[in-house]
Amino acid sequence: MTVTAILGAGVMGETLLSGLLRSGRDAGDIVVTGRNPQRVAELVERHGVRSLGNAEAAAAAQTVVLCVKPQDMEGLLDEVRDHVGPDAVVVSLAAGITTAFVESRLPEGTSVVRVMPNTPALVDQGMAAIAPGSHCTDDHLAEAEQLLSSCGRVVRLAEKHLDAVTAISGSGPAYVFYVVEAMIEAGVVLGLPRATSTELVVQTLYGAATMLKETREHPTVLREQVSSPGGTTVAALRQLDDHKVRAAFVTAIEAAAARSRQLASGTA
Ligand SMILES: NC(=O)C1=CN([C@@H]2O[C@H](COP(=O)(O)OP(=O)(O)OC[C@H]3O[C@@H](n4cnc5c(N)ncnc54)[C@H](OP(=O)(O)O)[C@@H]3O)[C@@H](O)[C@H]2O)C=CC1
Ligand SMILES: O=C(O)[C@@H]1CCC=N1
Repeated sequence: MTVTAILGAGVMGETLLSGLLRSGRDAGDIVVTGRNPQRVAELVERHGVRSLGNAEAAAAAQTVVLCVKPQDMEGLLDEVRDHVGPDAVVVSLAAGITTAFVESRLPEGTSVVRVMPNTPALVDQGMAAIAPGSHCTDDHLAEAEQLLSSCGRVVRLAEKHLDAVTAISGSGPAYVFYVVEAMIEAGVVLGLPRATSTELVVQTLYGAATMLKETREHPTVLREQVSSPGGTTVAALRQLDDHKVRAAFVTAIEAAAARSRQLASGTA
């Protein structure tokens, strides 16, 4: 039996936990920790997993998953430093926090993997990137890959790319939800009942995402197929271009990557 400890089981921790259970992991092999006893009790009740303190959980686990906010990482690493086993792999999900940051606060030689997941993992459609730290073996990286593949796709990348990944796929679902909100609102402005507008937008998004994935066509080709000369789509797209929406996306995503780099100190 190998034990996985999820330290700081909030949104992302519970997402990973539920993915592990759906993929067939035994609830008895998963330990969660948290700061709020009511939250921990909820997780135990909902998923049948065990709860322990951070130090005990770290000591009991072969895979220790750090799921706290970047600003809480220093404190958590202080708590577990003397308890992580020499053969354990430590997996950090925190935006911006480097493997060097984690390694420097754990015993010399500890195997660390940095991961950037996203919330669609909750429906087994996650996209995660993983990067090895300086003491991480192939076996440990494969372990992290298996952990994340329980709830979606995983790519292996060099750590230098992880701030960009954070800005694209880590934060990405929020940009999509933002666009969805705007489209639903537009439907309401045009007089559609809110429920109808929501159904139209959600299915359109699902259909468009499925086309991208299944046809593997370039998005420009798919967009041109919708855009009749002199028609409705080009009238709308011209407005988006006039309002510099494409440029705004690039600037916004650059800001997310910059913020990820800033979070690297763990205190920003
Ligand atoms: N949400 C997302 O879409 C994504 C998040 N991430 C990363 O995942 C990490 C977690 O994010 P998210 O799940 O959204 O955040 P949450 O705030 O939902 O979860 C973090 C949890 O950790 C708890 N916590 C804080 N300090 C400790 C501690 N010392 N011991 C035990 N528990 C502690 C918090 O408790 P309390 O409630 O008391 O603060 C909270 O319940 C972040 O580092 C984030 O960058 C990565 C990819 C996507
Ligand atoms: O907003 C954040 O900082 C985290 C990291 C990626 C998604 N959510």
